[in-house]
Amino acid sequence: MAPPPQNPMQGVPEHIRSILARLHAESLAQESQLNTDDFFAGGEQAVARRMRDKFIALEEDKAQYVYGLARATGALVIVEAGTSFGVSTIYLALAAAANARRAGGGQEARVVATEHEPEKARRARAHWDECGEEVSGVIDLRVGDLRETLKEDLERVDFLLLDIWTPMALPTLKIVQPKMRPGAVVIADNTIMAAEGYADYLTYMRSPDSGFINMTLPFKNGLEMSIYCPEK
Ligand SMILES: C[S@@+](CC[C@H](N)C(=O)[O-])C[C@H]1O[C@@H](n2cnc3c(N)ncnc32)[C@H](O)[C@@H]1O
Repeated sequence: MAPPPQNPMQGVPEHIRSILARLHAESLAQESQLNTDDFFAGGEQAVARRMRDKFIALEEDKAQYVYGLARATGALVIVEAGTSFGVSTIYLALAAAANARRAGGGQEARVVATEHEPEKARRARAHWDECGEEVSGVIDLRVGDLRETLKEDLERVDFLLLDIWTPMALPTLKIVQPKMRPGAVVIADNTIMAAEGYADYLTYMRSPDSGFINMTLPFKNGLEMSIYCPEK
């Protein structure tokens, strides 16, 4: 007899799972209309302009993995670099909220989400409201350039998701790293496909004295997992 299907989102309310399925389908439909130039040609500003009305959501399997990893590590304070319409944020919020419930004792869950484009931020909020208080209630959305918005009010970060244009990966990491607790996890998307764009980030993270251990996970286009293990 075949075993039951895998269940990475076991326990998540059905209405949130169906919102996630719908949003992933919308994102994939948009992406099927895009080509490589849309993602890379013309520099940062041009890419941002073309992506202003696009989801470009983290793929479902990666998002489910991130959810499981955040649950496994008990992450309560999570930073998301690149929120767009808020799909991956839903997974992060579900994980942080579940971890806070399990920890008990009034532990607070917080997902610091970041988005440059006000219209994208508005759409993200609408998706979170549709999920309900369990999701919307733990998200602290900061609208604007994250190089500014992450400077304040950030403590004891357990988990950082880098799902952002590659030139922003290292600057973001350098803002967040001083706030990370030992054992904090950093996930960066598409590190095989966009290895050139990530060159400065990967060189920094993989240098022998970085304090991070690093591994590329075999998801489509690569998913870099780094764990902050400073000597002291
Ligand atoms: C790949 S998308 C994020 C997708 C999202 N994580 C998801 O799974 O739904 C990257 C987002 O980063 C935003 N972004 C790019 N540069 C930024 C910056 N400097 N500050 C804040 N947001 C930025 C873009 O507007 C874009 O919406």
